[in-house]
Amino acid sequence: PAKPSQRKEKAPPEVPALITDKERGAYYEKGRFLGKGGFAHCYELTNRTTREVVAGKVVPKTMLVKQYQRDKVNDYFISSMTQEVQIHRELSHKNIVKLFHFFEDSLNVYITLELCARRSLMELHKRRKAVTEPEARYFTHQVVEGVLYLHDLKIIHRDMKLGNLFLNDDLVVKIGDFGLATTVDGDERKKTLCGTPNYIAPEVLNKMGHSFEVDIWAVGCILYILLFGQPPFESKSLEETYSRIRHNNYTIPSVASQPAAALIRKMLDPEPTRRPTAKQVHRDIFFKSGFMPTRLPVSCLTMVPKFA
Ligand SMILES: COc1cc(C(=O)NC2CCN(C)CC2)ccc1Nc1cc2c(cn1)c(C)nn2-c1cc(Cl)cc(-c2ccccc2C(N)=O)c1
Repeated sequence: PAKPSQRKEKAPPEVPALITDKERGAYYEKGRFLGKGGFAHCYELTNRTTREVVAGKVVPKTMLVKQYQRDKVNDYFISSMTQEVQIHRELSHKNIVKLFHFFEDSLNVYITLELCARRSLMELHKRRKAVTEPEARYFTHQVVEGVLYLHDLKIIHRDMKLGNLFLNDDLVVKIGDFGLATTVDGDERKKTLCGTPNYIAPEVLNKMGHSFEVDIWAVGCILYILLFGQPPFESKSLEETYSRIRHNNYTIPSVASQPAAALIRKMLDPEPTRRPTAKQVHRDIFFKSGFMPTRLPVSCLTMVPKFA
């Protein structure tokens, strides 16, 4: 392993207190640090004129500048970032995070996005572990509506995970982070995936070519975690997890309702072509087999709700 002195720390970007989008003549006041993911740091930004508050992803240009030896990482990073923005900027749906603008100054590249003040399903999961079935229906149904919208546009997200399912103040779920997303031409099978999805499907591990079905697999993992409080293939090591995925080695706790167990089994089918499409999941009996709230109180972030 590299000695500390050699290790390339991802230094936090230098972010001016007042960020200027020269082209649009917009000015943003930098607010509090929200978190980081990959090369990006995220801050609350306030538009000086409209006072609108957005999530600002900041990527230092040092990550983008082509070093003289044509650093492979940078080439890949530039292309993947532009593809992320090219795909994300066209989208408009209540269950997809809105991408507003993409601009740069001398130091950084900035992406302004819809702020989701209640963070993501990951924080809710960490706090609540398993949630009630009505809550699992509520959240999963919204995720599926977002996935249905993407698949109808021939887009695969490829990195659906709790941390990318953001929550706004009304606990509406918004799919974000299109860093691994891609578009499908006709019925091609994608051969490569640079990056490691969290809930990786067997066909990606076995490099058999993959398509829309990888998002359905991930939704199966998400529903499983919401209902049972842990991932279906959770193990001590990544190798062990990958082995369990390859062998489709998971169990559904007996507490599961029959419709929930049946839907999870269909979405976690090792054979991609046997998995339901997003449309079929959206119509599944699981969403009609019990109470489905139309909204949730923010108290759900911390405690079991009492449904009247
Ligand atoms: C008020 O809204 C938020 C507050 C917080 C918050 O309270 N963070 C605290 C974490 C602990 N530290 C000590 C103090 C700050 C986090 C996210 C918010 N909202 C938000 C973030 C968004 C988006 C929309 N809304 C979009 C779109 N992308 N991101 C985004 C972007 C990047 Cl680069 C990282 C992360 C990120 C932040 C933390 C963990 C995980 C992640 C992750 N999912 O990557 C998230």
